Amino acid sequence: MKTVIIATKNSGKAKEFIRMFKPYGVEVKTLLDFPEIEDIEETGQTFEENAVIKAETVCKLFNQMVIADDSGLIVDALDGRPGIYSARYAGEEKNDEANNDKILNELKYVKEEDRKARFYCALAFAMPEKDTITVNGKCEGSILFERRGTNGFGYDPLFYVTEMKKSMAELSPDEKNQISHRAKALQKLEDQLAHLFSKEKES
Ligand SMILES: O=c1[nH]c(=O)c2ncn([C@@H]3O[C@H](COP(=O)(O)OP(=O)(O)OP(=O)(O)O)[C@@H](O)[C@H]3O)c2[nH]1
Ligand SMILES: [Mg+2]
Repeated sequence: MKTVIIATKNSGKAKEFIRMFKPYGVEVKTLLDFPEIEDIEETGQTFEENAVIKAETVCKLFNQMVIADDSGLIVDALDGRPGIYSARYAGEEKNDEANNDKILNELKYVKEEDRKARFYCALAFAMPEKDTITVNGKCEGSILFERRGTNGFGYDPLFYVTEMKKSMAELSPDEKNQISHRAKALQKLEDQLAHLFSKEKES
């Protein structure tokens, strides 16, 4: 069975990737399986740059194929913030509750029609001796006035998914994996790498 390493320490992302890869018959490992690996500094200016930094760093360490995800929430009324700083928006400790409180506070006086937002995900696929591939996916929605739902992670309880008429945290894991920014990006990767990841080729 092929193994792919997902270069993430985020347990929410890790769970989603493990579930999304089930039909492919690919073994998924994440950096949560390798706690000795130190945090990789995200010094890029874009989601794509950060995804490439994470994927290529881990690919060099393991000498095998690696996918990295750099993602975040883009809020129009906040000029695109928190963007690439989504994980640490309320401080270095990466606290989801504090991040959500900060967004709610900043949008306190912003009307419903002006609360448009989207999740963005860049995936980088790195392989030894090959050029790294990047793809992206988006999910459109708006920021609620209070938390709704308990599934998912991060900003999911505050993110109303236009297409589903529910908050991201009210979706089941399978529903989120049909429509999320991450799922859309992974679908594009699958389209480009059909020879490596194909649902027919389970083994
Ligand atoms: O509600 C959410 N649903 C999502 O589906 C989602 N995807 C991303 N995010 C937010 O964006 C940050 C990523 O930052 P990020 O890509 O640097 O990841 P991270 O630092 O958490 O882990 P790593 O993968 O770098 O190890 C995360 O922490 C979250 O705050 C999401 N929030
Ligand atoms: Mg990060």
